[in-house]
Amino acid sequence: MEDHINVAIRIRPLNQREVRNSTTVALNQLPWHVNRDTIIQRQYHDGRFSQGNSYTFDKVFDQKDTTQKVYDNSVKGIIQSTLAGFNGTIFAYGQTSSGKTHTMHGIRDMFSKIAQDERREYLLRVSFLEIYNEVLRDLLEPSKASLKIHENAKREIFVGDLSEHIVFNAEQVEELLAKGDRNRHIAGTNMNERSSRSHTIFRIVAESREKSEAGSADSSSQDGDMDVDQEKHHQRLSSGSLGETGEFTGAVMVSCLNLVDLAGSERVGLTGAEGQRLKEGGHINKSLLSLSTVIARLSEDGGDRGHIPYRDSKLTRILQPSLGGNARTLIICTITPAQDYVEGVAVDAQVCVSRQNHPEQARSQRGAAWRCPASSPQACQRA
Ligand SMILES: Nc1ncnc2c1ncn2[C@@H]1O[C@H](COP(=O)(O)OP(=O)(O)OP(=O)(O)O)[C@@H](O)[C@H]1O
Repeated sequence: MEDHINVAIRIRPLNQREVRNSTTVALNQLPWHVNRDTIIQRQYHDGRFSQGNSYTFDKVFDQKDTTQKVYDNSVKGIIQSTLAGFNGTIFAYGQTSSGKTHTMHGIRDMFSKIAQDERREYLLRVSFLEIYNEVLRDLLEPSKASLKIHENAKREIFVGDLSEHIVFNAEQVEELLAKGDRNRHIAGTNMNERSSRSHTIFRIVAESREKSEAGSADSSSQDGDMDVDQEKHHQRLSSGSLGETGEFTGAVMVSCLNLVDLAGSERVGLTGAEGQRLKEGGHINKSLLSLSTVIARLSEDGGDRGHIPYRDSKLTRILQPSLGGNARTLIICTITPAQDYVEGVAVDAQVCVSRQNHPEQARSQRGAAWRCPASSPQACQRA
């Protein structure tokens, strides 16, 4: 994977409601069609279709493509580079009901199985955060009061009091994911029976070093006492460059991966939102607008981008190191081919294309991708 931002589009199949909906065109007359990694808008006018705007991306996955294919072709590289010591961020962006959560769940499940490397041993710490109506909640310890964003003297941005959990295997990751999902705010809208009403950031911090003979031999007895295992594992990882038998085992690397599932942008007329749903929708749209503004500003020509309004929303503030720092980023823009969404999809595509077509600026703004040389609690928040 190259060290600039990658953008992939995933088109989901029409759902039953869209097939039934009279404003959705018939299957063979979808308002978009795909040619390799370009999506081309088809405009319907006076009973005829003509070709509209077209947008080219790093990858376009169409209705038939599985999440496994998305993973293999777009996601795996960034995850592997994270495990090799580079920071990474993957986020799902798109209209409500376009398939963000569906895609992100698939990716998370696949990720949880890959931190098994014969040559390196890992200490993985995970946290799961929700931004709901601009309030931060710890999805793994939801009884905690709302959390605050801090910046320390080294300009590292972090969320205070966010719990981190050490995991040894895929099952533990899955348990935490399921727990967090149960605590996430969701609600039914006209567009999606289980619409995510919040943004979530699932963060995995990976500390790793080359396996030593001794390390492999007593590696994480997963059925044993978890506290003792964690302590032993952590001591081994942080014991420096010499293994227990005196052989060189390499430096500890720390990197982190953010999996960001954004709440979808919504149009009140389509979602039928009112009351609390309307208030949530307002917050969702406002923070997505500020994310779009930050993305657009970062994509502007030259070094004179002026002020980048990261502080306009909690989402952009927390993601600041991922967007403006050194992390590698993959944006998966999910879209539905339904006619109702054409307008929103065009806006999303423009945001994503403008982001993608300026890799040089993105790179110079972000600096070269870097490896964290050593463990630090805020290592992954460095801007
Ligand atoms: N690629 C896909 N293949 C099959 N079904 C899909 C696909 N993508 C999404 N779906 C289905 O479409 C519905 C909406 O998807 P999902 O909840 O992931 O949307 P979302 O973008 O996260 O929406 P929101 O922003 O409202 O939370 C779900 O029932 C989901 O299972």
